[in-house]
Amino acid sequence: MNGFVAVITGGSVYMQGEQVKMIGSLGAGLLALSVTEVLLSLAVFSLIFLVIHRRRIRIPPGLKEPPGPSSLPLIGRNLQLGPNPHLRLTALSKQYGDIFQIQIGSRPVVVLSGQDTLKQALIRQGDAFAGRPDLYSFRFINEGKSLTFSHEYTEVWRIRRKLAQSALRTFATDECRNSTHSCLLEEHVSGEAQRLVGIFTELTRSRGAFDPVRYIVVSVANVICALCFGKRYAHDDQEFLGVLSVADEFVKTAASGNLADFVPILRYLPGCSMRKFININIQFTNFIKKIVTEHYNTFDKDNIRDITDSLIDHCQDKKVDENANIQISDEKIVGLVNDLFGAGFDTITTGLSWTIMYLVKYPDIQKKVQEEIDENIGRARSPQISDKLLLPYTEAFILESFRHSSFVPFTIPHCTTKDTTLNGYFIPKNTCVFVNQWQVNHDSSLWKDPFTFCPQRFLNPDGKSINKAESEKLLLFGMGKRRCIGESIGRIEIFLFFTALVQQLQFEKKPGQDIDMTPQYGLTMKHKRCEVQVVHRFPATE
Ligand code: HEM
Repeated sequence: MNGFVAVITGGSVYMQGEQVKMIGSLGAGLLALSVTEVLLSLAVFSLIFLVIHRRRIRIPPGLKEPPGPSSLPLIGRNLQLGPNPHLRLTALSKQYGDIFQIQIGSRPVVVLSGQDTLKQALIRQGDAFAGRPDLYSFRFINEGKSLTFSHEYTEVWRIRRKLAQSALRTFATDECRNSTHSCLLEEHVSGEAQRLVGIFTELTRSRGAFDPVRYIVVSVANVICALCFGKRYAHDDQEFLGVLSVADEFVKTAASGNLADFVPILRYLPGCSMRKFININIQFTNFIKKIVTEHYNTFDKDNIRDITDSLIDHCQDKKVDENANIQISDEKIVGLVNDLFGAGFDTITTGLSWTIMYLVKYPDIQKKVQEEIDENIGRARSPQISDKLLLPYTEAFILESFRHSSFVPFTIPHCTTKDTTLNGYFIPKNTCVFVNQWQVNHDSSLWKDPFTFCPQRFLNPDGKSINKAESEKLLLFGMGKRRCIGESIGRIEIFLFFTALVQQLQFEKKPGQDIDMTPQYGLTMKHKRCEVQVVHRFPATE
């Protein structure tokens, strides 16, 4: 019988065919061993590991450790999670309940599901569950100073979050006096959407069919660029396209359950994408730094142009929470634009492209959306935020696209900030927590036929308004202290882009091509790229 390779480094194991090598914490250098010896070593190791593991966590009397599947010692369970952790962890929640524990590498991870349990953890016990784990990949995002990903959960984090929220409000959704639009967000999205209609029409004319995501991403990124930096880029700007193209790689590595975050040796193996991840973060940060430097050089206190200017202004005025006497570096304040720009384009691009895929997949539903827009907005003017109430079916369609795709399957991983108890289970401080949004959106106790695409489910029986209770069950932006700060921008932007596109264009699949709606797992889940074509609903000759 052939042997196999087991490499153990600093508490991590890696196995492959043929020989046996043991390195690192065993301190033995490289040894060639027989299969029996390896199995014996593993058994001893497992025993030591389990003893240490049990000792480390002292469960207070009357409480229990969360249940969960037994795991391979040191490797944990991740190797068995497969390519779709959201499906695997949802299946495990059926077996073990809303709170269960898996071992990934040397780290226990608590997985939370179920609407009530999530409300209990993230809202009622919000403080205890509001941390972020110190994951290896997160250290490279925004040079470790990210509001979103860094481990820091302190007063500084709270002030930075408030600052980011206030800057977003001022430059996106606050009422706009010197514009024909209700706010700057509406103005920017309307402009970008009209350009997109022109591009899609021209691409269909010249090429027959095209990949919509390639163009949606530039239009959406231009909106957040306008808010953050007061500028936009052409659809063929190579530097901008280069920066935007990193999103796919980013969301794969930053997703819940990336094995390289939990098993250190995997970061150094050939084929591991961690080096690429580090490089794309450097590229992204350098792009932002260049724009921020331009802003410092041209800054005029009496003419605050955008979010970056307003953050520079905050630094210069030292307005930040003077009462609390908390010092925050200028870098950490102005660096917030990195978080906003990063979060502001991939999520919305992904959400909007899913809505286009569902339109193409369900032509009858597309027709109903068009009829509603024709009746209530007509052709003469662009859709506005205030039209939302007039378009309940359209709104229901967008909500159902959010629910059915659940394109943010897990929130960004959380971490407990103190020892806590949830539904009788003891969860120690610093435990990594995965929040399964996909499970809530497909829970058959909450939704009838959860796997059927049915916009109607979000409407009241008369079909004329959104059923508030149903729409509040949908979980895509997290909840509690870490809830997305761009939620209202995200919802408005997708609504405005979507209605402007559907008002003028009919989307169809490329003849002979089937659409593959299987989501590809990541922090945001994408559909497979495919080509579509459009028909202009009222061409210039009409
Ligand atoms: C459809 C669009 C969007 C979706 C589905 C979405 C979803 C999410 C989710 C699930 C989280 C994590 C919540 C948690 O960890 O519990 C999050 C966090 C965050 N989002 Fe969004 N987001 C969207 C758009 C935006 C936009 C447009 C911005 C800003 C311009 C933004 C900024 C942020 C920030 C800064 C955080 C981190 C909050 C924190 O850690 O305290 N998001 N978002």
